[in-house]
Amino acid sequence: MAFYGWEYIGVFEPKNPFVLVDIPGKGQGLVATRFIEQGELVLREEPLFVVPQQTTESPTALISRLLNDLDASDREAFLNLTYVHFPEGLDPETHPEEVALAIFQTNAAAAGDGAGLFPLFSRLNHGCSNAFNVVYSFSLSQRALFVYALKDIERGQELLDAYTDTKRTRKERRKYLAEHYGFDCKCPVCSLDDAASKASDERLTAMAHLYERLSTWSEGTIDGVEAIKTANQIWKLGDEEGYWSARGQLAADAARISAAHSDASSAKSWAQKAIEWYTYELGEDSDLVAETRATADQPQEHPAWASRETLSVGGPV
Ligand SMILES: C[S@@+](CC[C@H](N)C(=O)[O-])C[C@H]1O[C@@H](n2cnc3c(N)ncnc32)[C@H](O)[C@@H]1O
Repeated sequence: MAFYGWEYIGVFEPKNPFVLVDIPGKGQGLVATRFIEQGELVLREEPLFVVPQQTTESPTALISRLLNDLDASDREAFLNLTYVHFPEGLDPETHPEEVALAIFQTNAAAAGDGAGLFPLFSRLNHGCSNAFNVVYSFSLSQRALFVYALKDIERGQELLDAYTDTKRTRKERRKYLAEHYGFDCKCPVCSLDDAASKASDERLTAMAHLYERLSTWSEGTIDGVEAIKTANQIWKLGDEEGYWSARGQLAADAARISAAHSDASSAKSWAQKAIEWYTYELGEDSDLVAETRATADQPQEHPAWASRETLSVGGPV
């Protein structure tokens, strides 16, 4: 059965706005079955299990034990996942416990203090820079993972998240992804022609440098005005590149800088921007939205308020 030119494999639950399909060059992946609006909750998933950071058990024994505790359908969902980095010289047929560990290592996601295995989330492929269109977070209180649409996603478009920070050149990204994740990236940004790729590389590299510069405000290397100018430059480059990663955090940092310099009106407008982006990234009921709403309402109550010299730093442009 074909779906929008993709070969349909399964995992179609009406509540989920995507299906699992074959994606040439990437194994399988998730494709939208309808238009998904920026900020929409795409997936809520509970883990099959969570592995704590510290354990006395050997990794293979631990994963095998957790796998045995699952019911048959969950175990099957786990064993259907892909894996990389299998120990050289070992035969997967005769080393199922090593296969289970490799599956876990390839697919696990941060889940509070540990790493969790989420079979549907595991099917998301990676996209660099402007190619990724969903972001995930884990809620400790709900013990569930949430995936939100960072951008509008068209019906038939692949859902992609970012496995790592991609503010680096294509060559650097390719090397990093091959070494750490074991694949040659086939995302739309890595597939650009050379001229477009060079322009994208320049924007991403400039953004990385600007982020470094922004971070020097805390040690006093740049003042508040320069810091806010830098935040606005990052924002503008992000618009040009279509790279919208961590914008809630960027705006919240700018609100903190504004509050530190006792600039209430800039703190308010940056906090409002942070609320908007945290809502897309994490949902409107997230703790960070609530925290930032408090800054938008009463910037003087921000913990950093008046901790630096008084300055009019400027809001988002
Ligand atoms: C967590 S899994 C994602 C789902 C996987 N494609 C599947 O078939 O289940 C990670 C693996 O997907 C593939 N993959 C993910 N993103 C990719 C990309 N941008 N280009 C090529 N392969 C990718 C790689 O094989 C990688 O090891």
